[in-house]
Amino acid sequence: MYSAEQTVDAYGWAATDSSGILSPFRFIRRANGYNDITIKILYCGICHTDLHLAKDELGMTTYPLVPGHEIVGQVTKVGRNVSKFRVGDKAGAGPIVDSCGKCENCNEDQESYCSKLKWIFNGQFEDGLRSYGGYSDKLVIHERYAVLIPDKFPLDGAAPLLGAGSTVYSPMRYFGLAEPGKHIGVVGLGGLGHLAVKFAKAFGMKVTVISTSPSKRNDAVEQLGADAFLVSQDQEQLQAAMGTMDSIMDTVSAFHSLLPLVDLLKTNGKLIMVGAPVPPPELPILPLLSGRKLIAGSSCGGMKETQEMIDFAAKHNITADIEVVPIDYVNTAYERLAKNDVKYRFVIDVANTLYPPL
Ligand SMILES: NC(=O)c1ccc[n+]([C@@H]2O[C@H](COP(=O)([O-])OP(=O)(O)OC[C@H]3O[C@@H](n4cnc5c(N)ncnc54)[C@H](O)[C@@H]3O)[C@@H](O)[C@H]2O)c1
Ligand SMILES: [Zn+2]
Repeated sequence: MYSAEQTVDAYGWAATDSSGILSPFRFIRRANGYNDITIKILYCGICHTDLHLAKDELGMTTYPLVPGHEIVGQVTKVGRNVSKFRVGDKAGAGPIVDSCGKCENCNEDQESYCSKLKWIFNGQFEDGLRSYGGYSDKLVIHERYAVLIPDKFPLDGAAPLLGAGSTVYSPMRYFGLAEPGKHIGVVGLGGLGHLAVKFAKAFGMKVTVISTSPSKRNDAVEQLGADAFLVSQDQEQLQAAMGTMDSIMDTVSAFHSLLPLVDLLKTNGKLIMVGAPVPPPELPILPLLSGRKLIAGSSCGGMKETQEMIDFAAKHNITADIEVVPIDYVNTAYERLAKNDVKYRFVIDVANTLYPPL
């Protein structure tokens, strides 16, 4: 179907069914076009979305699936029209690999909401090729959908910013949460949650971590700099904090009730859902009406905002707290991620541990 000139050989690790177990896999990507860069992938973060999709928990997976949307690497090729990158630059790519480039959303740098958006994995390009993610040796991507990683920014700790970082930064900006002194609750101290705490502190906000695990108090306050910690099962603590928060960012990946969270908000407060809880919770409508409160959802940032987020993170020394693992650890990493046993993001050392399948 494709000639050798139109494609390049690639390899990585793929899930082939809803067991979600990954194994070595060969595939093709399109050859580097005039507007494309090729990135030799160095690190890729493991997001809970990778796990949801590997196991088809959202009912939208096409196998084989090469997950990974928290990618950093080195540019090895640039097309003749490329202006943003040079060979040797460090580049990052997140969940978006393509969009129409001309709709209202794209024109307003909100590519994440383009109806023709192509996800970096589990998607299909116009030419019929499937999109495969960052648990792989290389990525070919239009320069619009890649960002520059500043020199001296640690690449392993920066990788999760492309997915988790962008997903928590974007709604803080868009919904006007990121104002000094405003009180934000962060629910779920995982990959997204711990970065939400770091960004919120860098914006000068007051941060309360809301968690089911009392054992995370020390980390939240001492390591991540949260101002307060609330155990979500503790009725007394919940009662005491009712009506005190301007906003809450909910990063939880599993079913949970939203009512206690809505109660924590002040009048006009905003609960922003960035997690994709399976199964989804019910909406507590009456408490929303009586407090003019808002529940909204948000995806990752557009490309302009993703670059802004990376530059902000580099300026404020924000990187993810990570556990770097070899690619052949990925199935164990998934088991541990499902049990919330990671502080706070697995990052695959792709360049040093991924080899072509025999
Ligand atoms: N909006 C987006 O575009 C976007 C982007 C990336 C990830 N996500 C979603 O965000 C969610 C979080 O992703 P992550 O990578 O941070 O995952 P993670 O596993 O690192 O963190 C999830 C957190 O939820 C907590 N949690 C799990 N079950 C819970 C429960 N029943 N009650 C309370 N807390 C519970 C865990 O302790 C953990 O702290 C996932 O659903 C993921 O798919 C959405
Ligand atoms: Zn568009």
